Amino acid sequence: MTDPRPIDVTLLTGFLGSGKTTLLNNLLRDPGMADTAVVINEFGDVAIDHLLVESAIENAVVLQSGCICCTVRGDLVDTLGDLEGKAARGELPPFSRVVIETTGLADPTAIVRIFAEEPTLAGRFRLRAVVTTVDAVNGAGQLDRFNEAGRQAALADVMVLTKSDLAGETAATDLKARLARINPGASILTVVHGALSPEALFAEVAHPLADGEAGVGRWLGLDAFAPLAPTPGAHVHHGDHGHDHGSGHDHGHDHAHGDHGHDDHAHADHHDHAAAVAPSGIDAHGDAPSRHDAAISSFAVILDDPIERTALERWLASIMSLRGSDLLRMKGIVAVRGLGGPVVVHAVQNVVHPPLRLARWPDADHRTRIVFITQNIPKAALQRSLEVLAAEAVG
Ligand SMILES: Nc1nc2c(ncn2[C@@H]2O[C@H](COP(=O)(O)OP(=O)(O)OP(=O)(O)O)[C@@H](O)[C@H]2O)c(=O)[nH]1
Repeated sequence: MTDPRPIDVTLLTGFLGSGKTTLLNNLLRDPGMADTAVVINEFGDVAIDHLLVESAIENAVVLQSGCICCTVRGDLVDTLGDLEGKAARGELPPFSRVVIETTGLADPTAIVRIFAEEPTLAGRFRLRAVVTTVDAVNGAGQLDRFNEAGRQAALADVMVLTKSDLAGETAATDLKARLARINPGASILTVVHGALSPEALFAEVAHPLADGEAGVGRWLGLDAFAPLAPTPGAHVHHGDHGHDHGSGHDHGHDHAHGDHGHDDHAHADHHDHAAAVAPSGIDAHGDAPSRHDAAISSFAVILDDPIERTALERWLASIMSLRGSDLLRMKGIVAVRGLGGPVVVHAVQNVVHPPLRLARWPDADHRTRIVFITQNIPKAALQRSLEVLAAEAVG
């Protein structure tokens, strides 16, 4: 109540055995984490991970629930409320940050959804970033075999590549390049045995609300996408990886993405926990071709002309209801007619965060810029829908 700022929440996710607990333990040893409360979600019957979180941290809470999709919303809301109450009463040290570790959870979107949609959390807690650990030994195999692995990578704001000491330099470099192709806007940190400082981790995380206009450009990760120079006369620009990746990023964008991928492992958003029981010994050096991440495309769309607010709302609602689960990630700033600053749009699969108005543009470029990571949605389809929108506003 007394704190006007919502508390930042970081979601720590990643495949089974990819090094989440190791990373968290190391972070918690750092005095810079003193003001952090930790919530550990245990998927499955036996809560083990909290035993492995060695820190004497007092405000570590274990949320044990069977299927996160079904039960965790109430539990998580109650847990955060409890932490807040205990800190206010002096029963726990005060905290200004929360880290939620999801254990063995195939699809962390359920938690993203809670923060986007739960009214009782609004203004108190906000999801600041998704940090995804990717195992350098098994990560490539997981991307080959499990659709969820690519979706987790797409969801991340920061990817932490673990176990590069075991994988060898070439495998780690190749995997890094592959992850960067899936999610060009995310930073990728290479971390061995969890050795990462909270400062280094949280420095990678920008949020349009927490950091104001200055954070927007970094949050969008536009540098990593296609060239964004104005093209006179054109209303929509787009670029796909493999053409020109601009500069300033060391991600290895050396492949063209097609919109041609096939995914014969289609599955529902919820209740598919296959990836949660991924065998830990998948051979990263196997030659299985990846149809999963071949189906994932990332691209940026730019509109020169402002659009009407109602048209934007209609567009958001329609793409989400039609293809939300294949729209892995959308982040953008939109020029809305009549507004001085941009509207920030953000969606993770079919979870749409409430659009957010900024008072000012982050830079001199006042065009709508939206970056997408999609699975089996052709770039042309999204581009066309935005062109229609822009034409509507102009007309
Ligand atoms: N060699 C090496 N081992 C690591 C590294 N990071 C983690 N490990 C080991 O990998 C194993 C799994 O790590 P955890 O931190 O338990 O992974 P997790 O993601 O929390 O696992 P779950 O909670 O079961 O999903 C442990 O034996 C760690 O010691 C690393 O960078 N290098």
